Amino acid sequence: MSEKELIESGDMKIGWVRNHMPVLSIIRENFERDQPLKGHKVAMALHVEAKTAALVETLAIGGAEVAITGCNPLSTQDDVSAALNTRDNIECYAKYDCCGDEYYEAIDKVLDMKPDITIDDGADLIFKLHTERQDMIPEILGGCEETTTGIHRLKAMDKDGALKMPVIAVNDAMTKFLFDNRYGTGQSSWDGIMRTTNLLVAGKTVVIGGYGWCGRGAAMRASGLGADVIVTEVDAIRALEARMDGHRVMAMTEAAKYGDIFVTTTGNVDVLTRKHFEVMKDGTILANSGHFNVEINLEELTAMADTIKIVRNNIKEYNVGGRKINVLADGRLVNLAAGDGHPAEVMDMSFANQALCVKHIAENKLEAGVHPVPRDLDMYVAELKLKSMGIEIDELESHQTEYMEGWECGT
Ligand SMILES: NC(=O)c1ccc[n+]([C@@H]2O[C@H](COP(=O)([O-])OP(=O)(O)OC[C@H]3O[C@@H](n4cnc5c(N)ncnc54)[C@H](O)[C@@H]3O)[C@@H](O)[C@H]2O)c1
Ligand SMILES: N[C@@H](CCSC[C@H]1O[C@@H](n2cnc3c(=O)[nH]cnc32)[C@H](O)[C@@H]1O)C(=O)O
Repeated sequence: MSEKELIESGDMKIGWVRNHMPVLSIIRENFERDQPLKGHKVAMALHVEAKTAALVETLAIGGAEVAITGCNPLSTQDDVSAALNTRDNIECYAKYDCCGDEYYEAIDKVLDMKPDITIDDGADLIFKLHTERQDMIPEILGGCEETTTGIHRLKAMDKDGALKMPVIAVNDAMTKFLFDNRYGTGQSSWDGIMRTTNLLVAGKTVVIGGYGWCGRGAAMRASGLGADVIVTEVDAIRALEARMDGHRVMAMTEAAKYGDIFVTTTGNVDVLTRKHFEVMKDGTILANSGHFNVEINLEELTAMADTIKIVRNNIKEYNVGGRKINVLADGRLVNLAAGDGHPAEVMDMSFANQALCVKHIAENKLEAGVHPVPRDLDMYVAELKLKSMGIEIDELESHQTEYMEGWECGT
């Protein structure tokens, strides 16, 4: 594609999702009017695709100067990146399938703008700031973190006294994880798997690694598509919940023998390793929808394989003693590296939280540490979303509030 065609294609994608992100659109209108980010510089490392572009535009329209790069080498869409680079006050450095060095160079370029606010998905910017670019930290008012594992990383830093700036845990907003991690990952993981393999899910045995918010969504949608679902867990309560939701539950060493399709959603390392690959069926499909490329141990699979070949776009076939094990998207997030990511209506809420939290950081002096999304912002996003869906709900009457708050007439 020529540069002009790339830009046109990116613009078209951004235009489409913008029309399906009503909450972010309202925030965008308010930002345009009030200019809450005037004079601020926002550095971002997020999946560079159309919904993210709608967030970037919102921040720039609100007065910020924005520099962005990717947070995963395989999730960048070059047409969206090209379109973003045509906008005023926006620089985008993300490139699809860049090598490790290029990936980290782009993070440096984003930080070169000397931001006072950061937005991360996986904490790469904040990690770089705390290791190689510590001199910049005093100028930083705060950061936002998009995902579960990023927040684990930041909380671990905080516990060690290593976190030197405030960060808002955007993932932990109710209007984020309840919808993005569950319904978003549930739908987009299967979209990625189905469009990449062109195979049927009905009648297959699907193994979901981890029954957190992402795992619940992926398991629920696999059931809906007609699969027999097995869940693996390390947490007894979540394992029980999976069983009561109607799924089979067993250890991965056992599940490995039965699965046709595996989807890891744990945020942990080594969920699938040599001992699992050894007993898998011929034709097994492996996908990760959790974090980075560490949930499926590809080093061990590579060492076991007699041959490795690309058999379809985004599918690598590892031939292990005559059995074919197919890995999608190099074990990176299947919904983004082999699909278009979450649906726009879901990212509408996630990114409304991001935009409001950036404004909150610009307007308040926060202490170093991990902060929750203020409850009123979370509720505001829910209320706007309901309104955009044409849904009205009841309001408590004063005597009902009194009843709920009292103890005298509780029985
Ligand atoms: N693909 C996406 O677009 C997307 C969206 C949201 C979150 N994420 C990422 O997905 C991961 C999970 O997020 P979440 O919000 O569901 O987290 P979560 O904490 O709610 O769930 C993770 C679950 O995995 C379980 N687990 C941990 N180690 C395990 C192991 N070895 N075997 C089996 N189960 C194990 C935990 O007990 C927990 O129940 C995170 O890395 C997050 O950053 C991805
Ligand atoms: N950067 C790491 C961390 C996991 S990304 C998981 C996050 O991606 C976000 N996400 C999912 N789909 C989209 C999308 O289409 N656009 C932008 N972000 C998305 C989602 O909010 C979730 O918290 C990695 O690439 O492995």
